[in-house]
Amino acid sequence: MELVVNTLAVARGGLTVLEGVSFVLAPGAALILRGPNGVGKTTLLRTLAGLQPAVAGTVSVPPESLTYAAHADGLKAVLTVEENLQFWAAIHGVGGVTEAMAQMNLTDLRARRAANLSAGQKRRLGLARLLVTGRPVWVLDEPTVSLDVASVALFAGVVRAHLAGGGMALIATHIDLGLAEAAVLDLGPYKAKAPVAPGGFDEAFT
Ligand SMILES: Nc1ncnc2c1ncn2[C@@H]1O[C@H](COP(=O)(O)OP(=O)(O)OP(=O)(O)O)[C@@H](O)[C@H]1O
Repeated sequence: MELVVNTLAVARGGLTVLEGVSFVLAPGAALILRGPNGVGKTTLLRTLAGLQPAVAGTVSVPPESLTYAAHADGLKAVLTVEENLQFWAAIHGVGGVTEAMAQMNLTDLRARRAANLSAGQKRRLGLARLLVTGRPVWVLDEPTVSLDVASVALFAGVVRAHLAGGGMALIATHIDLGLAEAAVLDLGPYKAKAPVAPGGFDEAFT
């Protein structure tokens, strides 16, 4: 299964922010999305994740093939680390909780409530959730926020293992994740043109 995005246009707050976005992601491949603040990276990822409709264009795979890690970690504060992962594993009908904790260096924190984790530990738990979804396409919005250098390297290894298993990853990030094998797509050229008043901008304001 390939992820084929074809001439996609996406909007936020009623305004089209990106248009004509096209790319193909093959099994085992990662794509890094780059672009300045506000260009529309989050909006594009939300659209691919099925959280909002596209303005135009097509996405070849259904949202059920994707799992989305947003800025917020979406943790259940009163549940422990292990219970959070068991919750997500049960929803997706897969196992692997013990392995997910080991991979994201959470085993020693397994009995701690999510509310009592540090910001970086919460982020590690939010990312461990990806491992218990069983979904092939990881859609990641600034996944390394709050992570220290060692945790960034740990997570890059987790992504690499996912790719080696035939998975795919689409990652919006401002930092270098160290995934040298990933392709990079600069979204700047896809910025939607500002709407022009009928008769031209100048005439409309004279
Ligand atoms: N809830 C909202 N309502 C209206 N407009 C919004 C909303 N959220 C974001 N925007 C606007 O939509 C545009 C795209 O925002 P988006 O968050 O997708 O950018 P981004 O590339 O992810 O930025 P960053 O690098 O800062 O995270 C921006 O101009 C932003 O101001």
